[in-house]
Amino acid sequence: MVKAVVLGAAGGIGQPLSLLLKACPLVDELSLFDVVNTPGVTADLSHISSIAKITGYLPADDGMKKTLTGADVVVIPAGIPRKPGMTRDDLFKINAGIVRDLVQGIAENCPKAFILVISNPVNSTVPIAAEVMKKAGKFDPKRLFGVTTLDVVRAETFVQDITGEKDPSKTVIPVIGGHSGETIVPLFSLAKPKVNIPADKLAPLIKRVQFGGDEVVEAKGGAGSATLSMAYAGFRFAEKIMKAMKGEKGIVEPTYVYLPGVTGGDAIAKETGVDYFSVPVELGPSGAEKANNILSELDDNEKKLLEACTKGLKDNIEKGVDFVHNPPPK
Ligand SMILES: NC(=O)C1=CN([C@@H]2O[C@H](COP(=O)(O)OP(=O)(O)OC[C@H]3O[C@@H](n4cnc5c(N)ncnc54)[C@H](O)[C@@H]3O)[C@@H](O)[C@H]2O)C=CC1
Ligand SMILES: O=C([O-])CC(=O)C(=O)O
Repeated sequence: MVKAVVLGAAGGIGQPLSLLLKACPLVDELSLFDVVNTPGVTADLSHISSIAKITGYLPADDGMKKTLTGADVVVIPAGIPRKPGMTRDDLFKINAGIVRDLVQGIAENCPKAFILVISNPVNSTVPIAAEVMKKAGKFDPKRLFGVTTLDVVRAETFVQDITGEKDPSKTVIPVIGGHSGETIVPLFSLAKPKVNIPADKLAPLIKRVQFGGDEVVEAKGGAGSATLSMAYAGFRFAEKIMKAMKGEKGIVEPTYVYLPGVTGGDAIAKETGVDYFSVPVELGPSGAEKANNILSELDDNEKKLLEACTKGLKDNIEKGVDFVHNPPPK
């Protein structure tokens, strides 16, 4: 039995993500939570003739507790999205508190659930989630994931313009680091199967993956950021987590984890100087079973990108950790 939960289920990501989870045969029970419109989204999805039994709640009448009790997988796309001209870090002021309070609910009601954080800035909201779980004495680093799958999906998609490969999802490209601008490091030199990228096309390709989010924010002109591609990516990651939970072997996916708490992560933390970092992670029934250290395989250009990445990440991580221990006055 798998109970999946979406926190922020009535939003731009939350709705299509909930749709994909409702239609997924791996989900036995789906529970939705949002501060607005959950009853409508739940009623709508409840007419779909799939296995998952669906419930949905608003905060009133212990809604969060009802949503989270018994949850195995909790996906969090709650929080405000960017408008043109904003950075993801500009979202911190509002989203930090939202993520903190939702994760507190997880600590109280389903501390063993896998937590998948989508809310931005991911570089900081994942450390916030970890600190909240630590404070509650419930932190299991193997069960906390920052969802960076959209960067992988973008890398697969954008490289297709060069390779002409018919099915872009057939090219596996590791993307490491964090989830904003220069902290995103796509590793085209490690693509499988190998890809041949002409020298003049590589820098613009890397930049497009790093700033792919801006492309959508600008195209939406103030109406939000990526929602449909993010729902696809979030579902893809959640599905891998559920398959791994059920014992499927050989599932590896880049995700932003607390390195010192994952086997193999210590060496990566030492090498990068940061405790939170996205690397290809082997997933299993207990979650993040091994962080794969691929740093020695980077080419010289990728090593330079990595330096810029870790510089930015350090500040983002510290800001998240500090928020939980020294919260700003209300
Ligand atoms: N990790 C990634 O790759 C990506 C992350 N994002 C981030 O995902 C977040 C959500 O984006 P959208 O769905 O487009 O925003 P949205 O504004 O359309 O939806 C957010 C939903 O969260 C709900 N919400 C707010 N506070 C809440 C609370 N305390 N409890 C429960 N629900 C709450 C809102 O009512 C709303 O329905 C943003 O922070 C965005 O930056 C977006 C795209 C990619
Ligand atoms: O760009 C944004 O703000 C949303 C996001 O994280 C992405 O699309 O990668």
